[in-house]
Amino acid sequence: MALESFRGDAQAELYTKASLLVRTPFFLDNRPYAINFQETLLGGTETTGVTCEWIMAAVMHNPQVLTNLQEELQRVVGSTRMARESDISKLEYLQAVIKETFRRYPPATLLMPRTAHKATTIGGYHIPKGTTLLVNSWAIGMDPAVWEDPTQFLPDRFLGIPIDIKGHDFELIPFGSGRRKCPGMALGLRAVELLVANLIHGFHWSFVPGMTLSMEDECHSVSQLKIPLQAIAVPRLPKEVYANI
Ligand code: HEM
Repeated sequence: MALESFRGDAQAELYTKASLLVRTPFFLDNRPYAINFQETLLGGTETTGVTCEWIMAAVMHNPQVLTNLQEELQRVVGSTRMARESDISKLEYLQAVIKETFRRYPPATLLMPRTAHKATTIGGYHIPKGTTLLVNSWAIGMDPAVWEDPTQFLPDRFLGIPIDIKGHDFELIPFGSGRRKCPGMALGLRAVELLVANLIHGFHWSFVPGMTLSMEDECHSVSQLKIPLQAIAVPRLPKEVYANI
């Protein structure tokens, strides 16, 4: 099976031997594509979990954002049920909060390495053939030339503007861009949207008394909170709503 990978032949061969390879329908050019299952499962679960933790922490540090989210969910979903997939497109403020979290606290701060197959010029810089390039998605999100008050957590900046996070708008590329962008984007994004919508809709949230409040990050395989978020959840909907989940 032909294997396309930027990682180089030796590692590609190792992956071929060590991993279960599948032909996936993700790519329009229909070439065979290798998936490392361990990488896919860990990469998929950790990024998704960490994103939810960043969102919940950012929201809890900004009580007005929490109130705005609960009001939107109350308006769109109501108090007799949990949020469903079909609600997501109507939850404009929730989507703004998710985008702002990806801008300010992207779990994948550096995208996968790229190799220049030919010499080129990007933004005035000459890139010789064979150069390995790392795109810093965190730095783009924090660039004052691109974002006003970049250190502030301001979801409203995304209301009414058509920036998406699917790799078309280079100001915000939490899932990367191009043909090596995250193949789990649709799944990961939907999981984050539904989980956060229901955590916010279903519960009142407060910090555990005595816990150190911090949004400081720490980089492992992904960027995550240095001090894990601990929170107290108190149900805010009628009991029967939870019984029907
Ligand atoms: C919120 C959740 C997620 C985030 C923020 C995220 C982010 C990313 C980023 C930034 C990349 C590098 C893209 C690039 O360099 O252009 C990537 C690659 C990848 N992601 Fe995700 N991801 C998420 C969820 C998932 C899920 C759910 C899966 C699988 C079910 C997954 C599987 C992968 C794989 C296999 C790659 C490597 C693709 C390649 O090498 O071509 N990710 N992801």
